[in-house]
Amino acid sequence: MSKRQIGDVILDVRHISLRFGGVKALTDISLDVREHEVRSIIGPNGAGKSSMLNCINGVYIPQEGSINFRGRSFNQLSSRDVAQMGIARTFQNLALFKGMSVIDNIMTGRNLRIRSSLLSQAFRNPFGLGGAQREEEKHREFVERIIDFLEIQAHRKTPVGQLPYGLQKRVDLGRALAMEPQVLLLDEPMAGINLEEKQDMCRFILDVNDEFGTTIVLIEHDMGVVMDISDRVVVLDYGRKIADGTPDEVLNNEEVIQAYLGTTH
Ligand SMILES: Nc1ncnc2c1ncn2[C@@H]1O[C@H](COP(=O)(O)OP(=O)(O)OP(=O)(O)O)[C@@H](O)[C@H]1O
Repeated sequence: MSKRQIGDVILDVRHISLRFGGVKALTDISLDVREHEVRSIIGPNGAGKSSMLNCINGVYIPQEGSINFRGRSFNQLSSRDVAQMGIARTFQNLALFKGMSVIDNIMTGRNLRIRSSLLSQAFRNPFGLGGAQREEEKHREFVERIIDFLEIQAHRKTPVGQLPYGLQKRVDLGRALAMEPQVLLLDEPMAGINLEEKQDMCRFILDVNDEFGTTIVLIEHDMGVVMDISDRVVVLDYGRKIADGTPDEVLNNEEVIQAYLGTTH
C-alpha cells in the first residue's frame, strides 16, 4: 500500500468489560494497535464499537480491564487527559459548532495546545505578551496548513452549518488533526456521505496516516472502505470479539459471515 513502516504496539486494550445496568456492552475485549497502522473495528449494530472508542478516549469508564498507551496504563482518565496524551477523535454525530467558521472550528481542536503553551509562556515571561502573540500566530499557521491539506481553503470563513455534510465531516477531521494526535480515532467517517465524498475521505485518511505517520483506529460500516484501507480488522458481535486479523482473514471467517448474515447489514 505505502512505504510507511508499521511499528510496535502503542495502544493495548486489555480485557475490557463495560456494562450499563444489565446491558453488557463489552465483554472481556482485548485488542492491540500498532504504530502507523490503520486498524478497524467492525460489527453489526449494537456490537459495541462506539462503546470501545468511548472507553479508549475516556468517555466511558469500563468496570474491568485497562488500556495501555505507550507504556502508560489507564482506565479512569478524562477525555481531556486522553487527548493530552495524544489520542484524538472524530464523532459519528459531528461535534462541531455550526454557527462558527471552518477556521474557528478547527482552532478549537488546537485549544488544548494553546492553553498549555500560554501557560508555559506565562511562567517564562509573566510580563511579556509578545511571546504569547507569536505562539498564537504559530497555532493559526498550523491550522491554515490543515485547511490546505484538507482542500477546504475556499470555505475557511464559512459557518460550518452552511457546508454540505461531506465537507462538515472533513472539518471534523481537521479539528481532530489540529491536536497533532499520535492516534486518531475515527467514528464512522463515511456515514451519510456520497460516493465521491467517500473517495475523498479515504484519500485524506490514508494521507494522514502516510504523511503524518498518524495511527488510525476506525469504526466503519462500509465494508468496501474497511477492507480497502485497513491493515488489520477486529470484529465485535454482541459485545464480544469474534475475529481479529487481516481483511482477508476476517472476510473468510465463518463466525463473521454468520454475524453479518444474521443482521440487516
Ligand atoms: N450510554 C449508554 N447507556 C445504555 N446503554 C448503552 C449506552 N451506550 C451503549 N449502550 C448499549 O451498549 C450496546 C453497544 O452499543 P454501541 O453503541 O457501542 O454499539 P455500536 O456497535 O457502536 O452500534 P452502532 O453500529 O449502531 O453505532 C448496545 O446494546 C447499546 O444499546
